[in-house]
Amino acid sequence: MSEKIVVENGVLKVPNNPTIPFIIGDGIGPDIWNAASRVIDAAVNKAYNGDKKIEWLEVLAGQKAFDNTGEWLPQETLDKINEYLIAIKGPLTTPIGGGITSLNVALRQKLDLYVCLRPVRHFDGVPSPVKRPEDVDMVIFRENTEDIYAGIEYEAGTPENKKIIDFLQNEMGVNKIRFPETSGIGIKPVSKEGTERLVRAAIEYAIKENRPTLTLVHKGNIMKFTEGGFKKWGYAVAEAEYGDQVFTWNQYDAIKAESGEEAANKAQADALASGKILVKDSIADIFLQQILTRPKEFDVVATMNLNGDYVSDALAAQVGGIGIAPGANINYLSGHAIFEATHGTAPKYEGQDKVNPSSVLLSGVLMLEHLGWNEAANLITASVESTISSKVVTYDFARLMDGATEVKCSEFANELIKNL
Ligand SMILES: NC(=O)C1=CN([C@@H]2O[C@H](COP(=O)(O)OP(=O)(O)OC[C@H]3O[C@@H](n4cnc5c(N)ncnc54)[C@H](OP(=O)(O)O)[C@@H]3O)[C@@H](O)[C@H]2O)C=CC1
Ligand SMILES: O=C(O)CCC(=O)C(=O)O
Ligand SMILES: [Mg+2]
Repeated sequence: MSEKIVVENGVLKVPNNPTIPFIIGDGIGPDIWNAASRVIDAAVNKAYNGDKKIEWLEVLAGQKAFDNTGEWLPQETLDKINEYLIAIKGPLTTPIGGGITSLNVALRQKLDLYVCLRPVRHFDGVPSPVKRPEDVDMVIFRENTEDIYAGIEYEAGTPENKKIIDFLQNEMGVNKIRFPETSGIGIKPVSKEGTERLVRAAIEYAIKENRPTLTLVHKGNIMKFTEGGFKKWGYAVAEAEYGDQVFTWNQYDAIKAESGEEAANKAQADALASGKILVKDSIADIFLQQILTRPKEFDVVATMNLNGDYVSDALAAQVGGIGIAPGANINYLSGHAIFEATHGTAPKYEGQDKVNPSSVLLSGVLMLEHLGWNEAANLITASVESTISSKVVTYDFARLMDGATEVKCSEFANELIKNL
């Protein structure tokens, strides 16, 4: 009989037959979910000789929800995920320039899933546009509930927009809006609390996984009180709460100002030799260059919502593309988590049984690891590695590989199951 996953004193208690809600997703969602869930089920069955089994519970969101209930994100879906704690989803479509706001973002906000965790590593044999994709081994901690993604926007020409612009011009003395009559306005909240909880999660991950550095990525030179605030609060929480486990560039600068460069270099070298994590920062534009030119220098990365979105897809490209880019949205305090691929609904491939199911499948691997079902997770990871090495791949890899056999999405899943 299926049971609920619960959280007790901050620890997940996972029964052998947990109920896990899933959202099938729009566009390519059904193809990738049907493929990935078969592989997950087969791996769990094999790893535990049938003693464990996930009871999947479909919950609706997106087009399927609208067609069935008249709502894009029914309250029942939120209630079920709230109740069962852990869920997994396919991608959901967001119209551009109007229409409904993102359901993907709404799920993260409504359940306060404040960390978007996106690990990026290279699998042997996966084609890549860079010379040494194996040098990329980063874990992105993307703030998931605020920034420009909070969705506070006012369309040009509307009374609300005019009210904001009038307020800025008449009450705040703003005279820098170049074309006030035709400007759309977006508001970017970035808070101390939001930054601190994200950076805490990133540092705790770095400690647990023995990762040597954490980089705070921001554009604080331009957006001084939002992105600059993120940098300032990030360093402050690292020093205040993890002072005996980290050394920061902020501390380096302070020692340098007080005692000179040599003393600062020595303090940093001593700290790293004693196993402390180096917490540093990078401005977002140069970061996007350096992840290409010097990927070895980056490890755990913490950043705000929009930067994290850009960085996720850019880094995915370096290790084979968005077809193999998993992710998770997590609230480490409540225990809620929704696992999902980094990519979207790829509408041109809808219903073609063509695309790579690896992103949602590897999101499933993250989920299994989160549940402590590492044996099943490891079986899938090993199967993905060996299947790709055998050059039996979906179109995205086949077009970049010599001598590959291109298979459909569902056939790739069959191959993965065979190789478990
Ligand atoms: N979390 C979510 O649910 C997300 C939803 N979206 C939404 O998805 C919709 C489409 O967005 P779009 O910008 O086109 O981005 P997508 O990520 O959906 O697709 C862009 C391109 O990425 C490649 N791709 C995506 N998924 C796969 C896969 N599984 N296997 C292989 N290749 C893949 C394809 O490349 P190629 O053309 O080279 O073959 C595809 O054309 C939008 O409505 C957007 O808002 C976007 C991102 C995340
Ligand atoms: O919600 C969307 O449509 C896009 C979200 C996105 O790109 C992401 O979370 O990476
Ligand atoms: Mg994105």
